[in-house]
Amino acid sequence: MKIALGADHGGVHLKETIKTFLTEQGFEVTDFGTHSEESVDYPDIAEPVAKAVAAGEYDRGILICGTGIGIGIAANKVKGIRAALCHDCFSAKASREHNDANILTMGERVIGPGLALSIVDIWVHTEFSGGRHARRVAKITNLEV
Ligand SMILES: O=C(CO)[C@H](O)[C@H](O)COP(=O)(O)O
Repeated sequence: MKIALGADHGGVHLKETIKTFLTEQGFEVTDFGTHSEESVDYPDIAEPVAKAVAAGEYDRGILICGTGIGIGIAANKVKGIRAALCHDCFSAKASREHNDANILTMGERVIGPGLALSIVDIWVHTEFSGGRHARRVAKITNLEV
């Protein structure tokens, strides 16, 4: 699985932790930055990651900022993106099974690395359930202009 990874300065450390974790598991990870604690604007990171996922260049994306909120709002502006903010394992599983989320967002200022990696592990290994959920996801797609 090819995964696009990105973070602003508020999420750069968790991004590095996730990159190591996924790479060691054999995932093909591309790091879209940022690479330091120097302040950057999270939409500037969300945009290339979201567009690359929407274009099919990557199977999924993971975006980190301080809260996970802003970078997810920005990613969801890109057609075809279903970014889900998940800070617990139940939501991470449901975001894949029910919502077919193609981007996971989290906040480095919200959760610790242990829980974050458990969430990532569940999220990358859970498939979309389809069925009634496919009908609902199709209705989300129909909302896109
Ligand atoms: O969480 C975020 C967006 O939702 C950002 O990481 C946060 O707003 C950055 O704040 P600051 O510039 O004060 O470091």
